[in-house]
Amino acid sequence: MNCSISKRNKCAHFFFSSVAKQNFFAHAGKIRLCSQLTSEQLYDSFGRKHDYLRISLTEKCNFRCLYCMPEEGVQLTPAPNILTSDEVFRLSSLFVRHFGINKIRLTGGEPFVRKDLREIVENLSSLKHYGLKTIALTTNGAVLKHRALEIRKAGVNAVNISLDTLVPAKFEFITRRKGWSNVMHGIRAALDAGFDHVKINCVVMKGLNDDELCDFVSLTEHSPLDVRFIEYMPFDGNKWNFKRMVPFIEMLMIIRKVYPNVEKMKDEKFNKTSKPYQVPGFAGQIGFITSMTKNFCGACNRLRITADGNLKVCLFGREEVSLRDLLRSQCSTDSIKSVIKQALKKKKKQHDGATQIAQSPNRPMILIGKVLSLAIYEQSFLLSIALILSSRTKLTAKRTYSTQNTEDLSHINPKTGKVQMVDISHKTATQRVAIAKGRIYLGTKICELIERKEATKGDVITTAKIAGIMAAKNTCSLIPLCHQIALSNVHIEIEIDHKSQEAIISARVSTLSSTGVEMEALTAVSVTTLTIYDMCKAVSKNMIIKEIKLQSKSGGKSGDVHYD
Ligand SMILES: Nc1nc2c(ncn2[C@@H]2O[C@H](COP(=O)(O)OP(=O)(O)OP(=O)(O)O)[C@@H](O)[C@H]2O)c(=O)[nH]1
Ligand SMILES: C[S@@+](CC[C@H](N)C(=O)[O-])C[C@H]1O[C@@H](n2cnc3c(N)ncnc32)[C@H](O)[C@@H]1O
Ligand code: SF4
Ligand code: SF4
Repeated sequence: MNCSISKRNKCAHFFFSSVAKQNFFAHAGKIRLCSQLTSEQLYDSFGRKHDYLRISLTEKCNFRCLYCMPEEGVQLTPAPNILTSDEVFRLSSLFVRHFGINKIRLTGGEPFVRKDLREIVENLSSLKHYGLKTIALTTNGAVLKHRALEIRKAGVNAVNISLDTLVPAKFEFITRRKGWSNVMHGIRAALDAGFDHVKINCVVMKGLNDDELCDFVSLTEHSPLDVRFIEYMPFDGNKWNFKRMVPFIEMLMIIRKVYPNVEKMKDEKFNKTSKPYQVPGFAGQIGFITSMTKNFCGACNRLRITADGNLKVCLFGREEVSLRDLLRSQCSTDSIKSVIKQALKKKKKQHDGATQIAQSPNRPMILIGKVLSLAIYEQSFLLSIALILSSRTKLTAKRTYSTQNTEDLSHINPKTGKVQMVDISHKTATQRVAIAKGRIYLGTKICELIERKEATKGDVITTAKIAGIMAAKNTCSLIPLCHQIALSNVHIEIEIDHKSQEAIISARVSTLSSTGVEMEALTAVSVTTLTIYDMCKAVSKNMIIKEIKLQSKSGGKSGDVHYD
């Protein structure tokens, strides 16, 4: 253990002049009568009340922290798919006014990268009339020295600032950017701006910054800072390795060697992320965020929205549902509320153990978009190990985010060569539509009989349409590897074209689901056509079923696609 006293004193001095001006911009005078609409609270199936919403404002960042983001950055979601400030407000408003969310944390990526950050905060501030108590922000602190006061005035109550080292050269290594002194000045600016809380987030990694724990503790001697030591967590592509993680108990032992009297504080709040400790007499406190060794899921009260508008009910969960798509397709508030409640009902009791988390794909911490396939995850994990082992060889792991090569046969497992049903549990539920078309040559006589509703078996058009709708609903029973999908609508059109003596059939199928409905649309057209054949075969068996094809599909990863 190596605690440098001189470094400790220097840093303690750095903050000594800071005076936390509590409630500097208290809104007390401005707040009008609280007109909260809330009649509903968000409970999951384990009775946990959810009143804390984390919103990621961007996937972009001006740093490239080793534990969070690959050096070359991540493939970004196209800008039009990121929530606009208006959408951030509308979703926040729904959560606050209808579900009693009382704390919103803005995070990212780096929230300050968004040019409209102040506008977003000002808009959210108006929700304080409806029961929102806290607007918090998590930042890397790079521009805080210039902007702390501005966002405090706009309505931010609390800031968490990431800082993993007190050694400038190490800072550059960890963040892959310069700027340690800017962050230090940013922390001081935050203390001076009078936020309710200023917390420091320090991700602890063995052999990198675990020798600085006591230096960080010393920052709390004269400043009302809350320094939280975070267990290094695995996310896609972040080179996580068991050997790099310092468990909470080990951190505490290291600190106790220098501060033997450090003591556990009484948790003033039940559902805090961090386990609070304090050196008696110190102005600030420390804490441990022990996601890996001692989860705090039992008291979880949080929901998150990714920058591209997906609701994620658990940090480590793979299920996501697109609230952005619901907003953009003008869904009613009640429909959106019901999707949120359904998603929350699926929240697990707790996240998997460390080993399972490390082995299952999740977004990189910075992202909120694409989920890596397990194969790609394994590939980047192996590359990571290679990087750690080989300090001399500089490897660059090129990331690719496509979940599969479109030329691959997704129903064949690439490892075993056997037929498989594709696992879609990690995919986002979005609004999806597929349209398929087909034709059947009937001849003049049948065309006329159908139009006059004189076919011997009855009304051909109505019967064929009903058959098509039923077929769409039963696709998963007919096609072996198809998923069961809850369809929102099946609409079938049948048009008689006298010139070509054909019936032209089109089926439009829609759903809110994690996978597309093209098979349902194609099945609907096929069975509609077969039913026409069956209804009319007494007249002539000379009918020809022609060209059943997918015309277009929208939603999901591939967006809108038309097939000619
Ligand atoms: N297991 C788990 N860890 C989380 C979650 N949210 C944040 N964390 C951890 O907490 C660290 C700090 O996150 P912050 O953005 O500062 O938020 P926070 O600590 O939850 O915020 P407050 O408790 O409101 O101060 C992250 O790096 C994660 O390690 C969560 O939902 N689950
Ligand atoms: C993703 S950042 C976004 C906000 C902002 N850019 C920042 O750095 O504070 C939010 C928090 O996640 C933490 N974090 C990122 N990757 C992590 C990991 N692998 N393990 C633990 N914490 C992580 C960061 O340290 C930071 O405190
Ligand atoms: S931890 Fe924050 S600052 Fe670092 S790369 Fe991730 S988003 Fe950027
Ligand atoms: S891992 Fe999931 S359940 Fe556990 S605290 Fe985090 S968000 Fe809540």
